[in-house]
Amino acid sequence: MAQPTKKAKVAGNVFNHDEKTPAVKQAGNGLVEQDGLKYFTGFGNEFSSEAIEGALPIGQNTPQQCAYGLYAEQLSGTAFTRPRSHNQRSWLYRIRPAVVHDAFKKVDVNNINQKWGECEGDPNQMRWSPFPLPKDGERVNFVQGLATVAGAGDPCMRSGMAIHVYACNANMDNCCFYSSDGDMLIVPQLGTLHITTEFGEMNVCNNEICVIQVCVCVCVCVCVGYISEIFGSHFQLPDLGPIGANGLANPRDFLTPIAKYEDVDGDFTVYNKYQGQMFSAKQDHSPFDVVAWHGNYAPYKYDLAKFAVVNSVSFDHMDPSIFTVLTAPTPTPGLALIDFVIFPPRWSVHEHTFRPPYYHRNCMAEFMGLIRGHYEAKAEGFAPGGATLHSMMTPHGPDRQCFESASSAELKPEVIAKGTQAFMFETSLGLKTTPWAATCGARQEDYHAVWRGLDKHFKPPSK
Ligand SMILES: O=C(O)Cc1cc(O)ccc1O
Ligand SMILES: [Fe+2]
Repeated sequence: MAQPTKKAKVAGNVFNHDEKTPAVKQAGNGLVEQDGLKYFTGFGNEFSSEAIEGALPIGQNTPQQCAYGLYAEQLSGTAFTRPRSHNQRSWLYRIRPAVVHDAFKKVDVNNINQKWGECEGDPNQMRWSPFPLPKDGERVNFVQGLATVAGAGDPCMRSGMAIHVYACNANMDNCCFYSSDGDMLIVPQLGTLHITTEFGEMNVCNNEICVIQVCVCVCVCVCVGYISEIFGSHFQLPDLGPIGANGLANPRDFLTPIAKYEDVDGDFTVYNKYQGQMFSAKQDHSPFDVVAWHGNYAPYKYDLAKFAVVNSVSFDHMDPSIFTVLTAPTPTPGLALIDFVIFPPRWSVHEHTFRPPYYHRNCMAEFMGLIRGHYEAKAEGFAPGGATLHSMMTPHGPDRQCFESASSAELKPEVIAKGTQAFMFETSLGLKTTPWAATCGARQEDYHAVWRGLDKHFKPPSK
């Protein structure tokens, strides 16, 4: 049997920090083009896409016979009965239905798991140097390079979340991955993700992010980054309230791939993360055989440089919720399962204000990562590819050096965080870290020392 072609290109400059996001251009028919690929624009739209004219049925979803001998298959992202405003599903017209595969068997792949459940809680401030890269001579693909850092809850209960990191130096040749457990928000840190999905192809580079929903097969090449996986919820744009109709992440800047298929017979392995464990099944053809699709349940990506920042232009440090790109709700209004928040380059103009983040204790858990540059509240020690975790009610804030310089800095308008991008996964759940997070070699045991020397400056009036 012919082998499927290698789908993913290897990025030329995989570990290059200076990578710029390629320009997006109008491509006609409501599409845009970037880096040789075409995309739909918009968030949560009903899209329709066909790689062969006439492949998409008109006026119905399940014709007795689909055009060109295709099979119709629905992918449901929400219960059939969810209200229209929340209902998510897509119809896929494919060469074979997804069910044509051998039995799933459990596989042991490194460090992606749910082992936070075996660990005790730890209220300490935690920081990690950049997570380890594959060792010299080791060939690691995306599935093998996934490691879970922290999590809470349980995919079986459709409630909770996990934080993973990935580091891989090999393409997923003739194999693909999907999660049955949760939507994955992927934040590349090094290298461009060349992602093949059942819906089409996406390139996602440093300073862009993407969301791959439950059950969408992906095949990814060499790269390093962070992932937040959410069980039982989907990401949505935050409400803007008094900000008005525009600002923050604007819907039109979200890009969704267009249909692209391969008709390839050959050995293929499908990895499926199911109830926290990895399974794999063999099949004799490429799963990227969707010729046409329509619906509102499809992967998308977003360039963080397009985030329209809103902030105080008078005084006081605002809460970081003003920088929310995407949020995944809980049933309690305003309470997020996770907010994806960024700390983008921006003007800082506040008068008579201590400008860096304030000292605080938060009823939410804050996991932070650094895509590039440095983070404004930490003078050193928090490097791109590293992370911090400040758990629920764990006190934290600027380190001593940052406090001292910001307390006496001249307050002129200035651009801050230029060339940097830090982000936060902020969750209402109590996160626990995994054994891997403690043993991967990146944990900084002395992190707490950054607040040492925050001396007493108290000078009460003399009586
Ligand atoms: O802890 C952090 O560094 C994140 C953060 C930033 C900020 O500007 C305000 C609150 C907050 O938790
Ligand atoms: Fe914080």
